[in-house]
Amino acid sequence: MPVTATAETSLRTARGPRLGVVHLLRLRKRPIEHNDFLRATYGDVVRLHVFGTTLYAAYGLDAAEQVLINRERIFANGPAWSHFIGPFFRRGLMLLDFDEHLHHRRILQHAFTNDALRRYHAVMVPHIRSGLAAWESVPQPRMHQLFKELTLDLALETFVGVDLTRAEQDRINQAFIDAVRAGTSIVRKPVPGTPWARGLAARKVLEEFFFTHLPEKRRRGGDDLFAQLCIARSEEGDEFSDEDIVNHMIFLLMAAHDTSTITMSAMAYFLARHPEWQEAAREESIAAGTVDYDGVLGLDLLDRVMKESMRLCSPVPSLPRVAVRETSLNGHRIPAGAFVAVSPYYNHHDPAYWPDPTRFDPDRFSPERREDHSHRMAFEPFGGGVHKCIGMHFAGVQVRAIFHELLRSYRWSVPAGYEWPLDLAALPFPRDRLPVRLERIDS
Ligand code: HEM
Repeated sequence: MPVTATAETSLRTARGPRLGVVHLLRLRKRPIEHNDFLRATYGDVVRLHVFGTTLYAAYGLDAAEQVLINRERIFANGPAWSHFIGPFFRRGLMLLDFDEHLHHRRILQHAFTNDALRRYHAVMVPHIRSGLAAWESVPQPRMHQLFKELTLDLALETFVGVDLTRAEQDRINQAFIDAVRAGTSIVRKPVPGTPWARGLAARKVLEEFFFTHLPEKRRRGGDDLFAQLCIARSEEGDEFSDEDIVNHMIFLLMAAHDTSTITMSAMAYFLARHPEWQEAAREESIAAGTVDYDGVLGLDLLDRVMKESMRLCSPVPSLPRVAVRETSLNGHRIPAGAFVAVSPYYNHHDPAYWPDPTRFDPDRFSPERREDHSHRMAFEPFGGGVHKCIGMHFAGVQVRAIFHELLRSYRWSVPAGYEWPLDLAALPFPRDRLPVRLERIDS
């Protein structure tokens, strides 16, 4: 609700720790415990200082609903996300706001219809099979690394659909990796040798690449995402300009890649820690055999494993916004221009909605329990409201298609008592890349 003269007087001013950086480090190490501490000490909105910026952390599902559903159009994505990734992923869908965002989203939606997903699935399956077959000869497999390589290769097939030499593929992959890394650079100016400077150079490489292939893509079409963006039209017949297509392609590659990789790493980690669940999921996949698109979506246990893994390890742990007008949140005044963040990672561990929240229990999502239905915002790994992930169904199909093949081809394990060293500085990833023992099986 916008702040009114009468409401203003009753609003509190958010407080927070004086030493933001110290708290930030604690937040990275033990995010749940430290957020619990901050919430208990300072209340439901905490003021933090992050990279020279004041940020209001808003706790709880009602605040998440207010920010993400954003009925009053107060919270903007562009200025918030641009602060972190703007120079490298500018004018990607997630960085647009309000009417312009809706306009682009309507056109983009046409690349994510059921029929389009069906075609992406058909393109990706042979590449999943050949990619996984090569894992057998990897001497010291690290699942996170393997998923990362596999999803990058798949992205080139399903997203870009251009035949490239291995050297060209590596060049594009490297540019893409540099653009993603740049967002976490401590130096945030183009100082030579810094990730920031490499990110800017990478952005140029990616732009050149897509602009070069665009005319041919427009002419020949195809089943890949790049071709779909060329033919996508809104209901009113609007289409994307060349610049729009290039901007969206670069952003989509990024949005799809690390998020799917961490989702699969989390699934692999929890299934290694809980072999009984791994065996149950394997039984389901073996019984299903070779499946088509509908068959992949029918793998219920795998679906629950994916959801529970994303609950425990939300691939996008925090969703930032900037308030374009002064407003109130959880009874606290939020000034115009302030950064606000809601955290799916934190909210997914709230015992009020998720009993025994640290326990890996895929059956929370079974029809009898549906703990995710306890609040509209209880389960938000893909965000919510107008910016809710446009690729969530794509991700669901891809991740499940990979795990279906993986479970039928390999058994994997970690030593007893192993706990992954999760880095939560930006998007989560295991610092050791999740080393496992991988055993080939014949199903
Ligand atoms: C498991 C994998 C994925 C997760 C967990 C995930 C998560 C998210 C989240 C949380 C948001 C909302 C960000 C915000 O509100 O600020 C988002 C937005 C978005 N995601 Fe995903 N994502 C995944 C996969 C994908 C894939 C595969 C694609 C594309 C093929 C994709 C494309 C996008 C786009 C374009 C947006 C911006 C939507 C908008 O602003 O309207 N994502 N994603």
